[in-house]
Amino acid sequence: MATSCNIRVMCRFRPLNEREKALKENQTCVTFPDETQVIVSGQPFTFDRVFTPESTQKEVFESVKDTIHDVLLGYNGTLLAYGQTGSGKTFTMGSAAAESDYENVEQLGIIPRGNHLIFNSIAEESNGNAEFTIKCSYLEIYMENIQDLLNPKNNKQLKIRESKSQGIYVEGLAEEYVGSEEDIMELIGVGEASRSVAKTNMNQRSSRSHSILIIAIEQKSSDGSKKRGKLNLVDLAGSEKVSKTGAEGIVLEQAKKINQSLSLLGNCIHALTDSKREHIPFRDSKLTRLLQDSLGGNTKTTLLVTASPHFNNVDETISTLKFGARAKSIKNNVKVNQEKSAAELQIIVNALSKELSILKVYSISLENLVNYFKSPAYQPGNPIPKDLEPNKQNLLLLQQQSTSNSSGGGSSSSNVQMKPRSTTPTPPSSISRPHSSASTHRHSIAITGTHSKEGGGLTSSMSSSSISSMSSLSSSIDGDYNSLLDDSNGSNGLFNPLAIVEMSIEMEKMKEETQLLIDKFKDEISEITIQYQSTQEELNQCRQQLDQIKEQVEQQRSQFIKEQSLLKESERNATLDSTSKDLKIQSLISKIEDLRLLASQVIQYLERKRLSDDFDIGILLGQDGANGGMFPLNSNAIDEGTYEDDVNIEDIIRYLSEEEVLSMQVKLQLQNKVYQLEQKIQQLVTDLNTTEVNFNQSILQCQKFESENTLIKRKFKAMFSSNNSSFIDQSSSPPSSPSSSKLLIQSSSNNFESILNSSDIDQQNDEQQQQQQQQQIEKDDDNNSNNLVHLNEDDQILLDENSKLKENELKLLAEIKNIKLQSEKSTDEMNKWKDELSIKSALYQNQILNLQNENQSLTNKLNVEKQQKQSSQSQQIEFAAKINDLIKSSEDDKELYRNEKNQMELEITNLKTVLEEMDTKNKELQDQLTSTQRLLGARRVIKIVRGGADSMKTALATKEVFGQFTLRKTENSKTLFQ
Ligand SMILES: Nc1ncnc2c1ncn2[C@@H]1O[C@H](COP(=O)(O)OP(=O)(O)OP(=O)(O)O)[C@@H](O)[C@H]1O
Repeated sequence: MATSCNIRVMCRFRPLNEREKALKENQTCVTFPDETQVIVSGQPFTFDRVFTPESTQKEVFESVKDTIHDVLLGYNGTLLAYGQTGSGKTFTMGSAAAESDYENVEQLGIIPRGNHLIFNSIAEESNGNAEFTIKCSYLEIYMENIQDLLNPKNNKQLKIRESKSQGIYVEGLAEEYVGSEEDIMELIGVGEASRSVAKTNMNQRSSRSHSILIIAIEQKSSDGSKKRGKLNLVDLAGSEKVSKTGAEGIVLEQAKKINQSLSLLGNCIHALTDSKREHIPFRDSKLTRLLQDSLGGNTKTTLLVTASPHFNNVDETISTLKFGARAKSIKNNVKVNQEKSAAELQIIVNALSKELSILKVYSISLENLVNYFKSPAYQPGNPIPKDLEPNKQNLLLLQQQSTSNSSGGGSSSSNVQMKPRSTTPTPPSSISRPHSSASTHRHSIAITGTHSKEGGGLTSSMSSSSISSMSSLSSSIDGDYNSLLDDSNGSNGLFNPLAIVEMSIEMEKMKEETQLLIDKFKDEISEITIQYQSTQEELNQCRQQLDQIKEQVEQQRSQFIKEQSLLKESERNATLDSTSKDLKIQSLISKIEDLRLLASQVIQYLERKRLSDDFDIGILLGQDGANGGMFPLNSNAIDEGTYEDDVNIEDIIRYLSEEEVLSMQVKLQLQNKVYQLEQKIQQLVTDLNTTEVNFNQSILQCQKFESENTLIKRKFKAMFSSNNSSFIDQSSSPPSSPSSSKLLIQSSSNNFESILNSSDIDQQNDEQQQQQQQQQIEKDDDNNSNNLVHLNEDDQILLDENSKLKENELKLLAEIKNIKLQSEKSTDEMNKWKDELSIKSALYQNQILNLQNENQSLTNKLNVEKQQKQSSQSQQIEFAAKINDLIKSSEDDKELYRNEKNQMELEITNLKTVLEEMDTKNKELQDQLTSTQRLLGARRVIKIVRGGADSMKTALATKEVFGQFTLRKTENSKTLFQ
């Protein structure tokens, strides 16, 4: 049975720390009138125990160790430390570190001392009769998340669950089996290594999370019965004023969460102590949900509030003490968590079935007798028929047993013989009293459903008092019967009304007890219903969470789709851009084509220049976009300005440089085109070279022609020298002397030489030749002076020819000079073109480089985008996996809740069945009672008829007890009541 007990609250003040001692106002604000009182700034507080700064760890432990003993007895126990940061919670609990961390063992806190006590007690108490299993779990609630300190790698979100057998528990939390106190301390060491602690102004090693160490002890007795106790050792994170702790960054975030969860704990304490409040907001935080059993549940809880005695912390101290004072009025309903052994259950079942047999025998015996009394065969004073004698014996025997039970016996068994009645079902031929002890029969009916932790199954037993009532009834019947047999006994043989009253009272008690049980069941059913409702609520919350998650997922999905469409859009734009680029490139290509055309025209021009005599007015053809046709251009039109206006390359380049995105392919195409252009330029250069070669050849030809001419000249000179004399006679002013003739020839010759000198023919050679010729002429003059007179007409003809040739020669020389000038000019132009082309080539190279750079940056951009896309895809996959996990876990939850719901429904159905059975039984009993009352009432009538006025009074008293009399008219009696 559950018993109610208040939460025990103790408070502890730590000594002043160095920081407080260093403060100017070095004073405390507390006084301790006695062991249970403390006065803070004039405000008194009373607790179960108050520990001063001088109190030792041992003293504190001695006051709380009952809880550990209780856990060993099968109760749940909680030791909970609450207080301002740096006030000594961890020090008091002793959860911070291993023994070695303390200066001496005197400083060990509750946890190590408790461990020692647990294992010592087990060693002392078990004596080999019981088998103990101890399991240990260690968790922290950090930033509203449960972390498994014994399995820190477990990254799953641990969830809090509730079940009939385990109460509130954390699903998936590691539970380590331990065999010694060292094992537990080792596990604490492991857990502490993962704890969240930080240095603040108030504490060098401040806990940034709430920690709970759970030690579950199960003991199995040799008879198979089990007891389970759970010890929760809770070290809460301290409440703090961030202005004092100087928390920043993550420590500030931690402080916010700590203060929030402590305030939610305060809300629960308030609600629990407010009689008007029905709902306790345990589900508002992980901490309160985990402490639900410890606050108003099935746990013996001791709250240790810790505080600083310094004036500087007076507000926090008063607030802490108020929290403790309020918690003091919380009532818990505690009971031993036990499971009956199979043997114990068997004993109960046996006892019940025996009880049932007795009841059946009793009922049949009674019914047989009553039937007999009712029957016309019954005549007062007649002896009871022999065949009914065993019925009377049975009732007498029950009476005897009842007497012996009430006088301390009760475990003896005896056989009751009964002769079965033909009209009634045959009772068992042999019955015995249950062997169970009196305590087994303590309660008239004790029912514990499978939901009850007191035991399993339905048990019912009849109390010794009910047996005694029945026995007294049988005795009364027997007495009555005897009195009926012996009519002379008069009032001595009367049916004992007191026994009837006693029986009725007993019946009433039974009824009450039954009613109590029914109420209890009803309570339990309503409790289960509440639990079911809360589970439903939880389920609904889960559903809501799931819906929220689904909504989030939907949002994420739509966001993703949006992003995808944006991406597609940008891809489309990029494609469009690349198309427009293509177009631009096409136009560029057409421009290049134009350029190529121009180059070919240049080649043609050069060709023409080479071939044409009147070359200086060359005709070129150029494209005229405005006219849509071709129009002639003179050579001056081929300058840079005209060309650039037409091709507009700079615009294209500018346009290209402004563009952000150009695909690789497009750029490659452009490169290709540029390459083609270069090829063309190369071709052009080659063509120009060919033209140059051709030109050189023509020069060579000219030279050849000149040399031929020279030969002719020589011939002519030779001819001239041979016919010198005739030449002189036929001149317009005939020379007066050979020397004058010689001068004429010489001047003519000099004239010719001067023309030759202006040409490109090697002048020196010519001069040498002329000197030689001159010498030859002088020589010839000397040799042929005699022949001069023989000049004839032929010579004159030769002279004419010679002058013609001379003319031709001059013409030729002028032409050569002209060609040479033209050649120089065309070479200049060609060089100019070459330069232009190389400048343009460099420009294109630059373009290519720029494009390559752009391409590189675009490729980088594309890679970044790709990476982003990939990461977003992987994020999406991750998210989808998470969602799947969540859906799966929620499905699991649903399944769990469904199972729990089914189980509860089953339990409710079972309980209803039990209730129905009890109702039926109750009805049966009431029917029995009513029939007995009727029977007794009828007999009483008979007695009243015989007994007169006194009996009448008794009858009236009896009527008050039983209500309506049953009247029966017999042959020898009168009807008294109509
Ligand atoms: N009763 C005491 N006697 C001696 N020293 C104490 C006592 N209580 C606390 N201390 C010391 O005060 C300091 C702070 O104590 P502790 O870490 O236990 O505080 P806390 O309440 O757990 O703080 P937080 O909430 O920040 O974790 C520690 O150095 C501890 O040793």
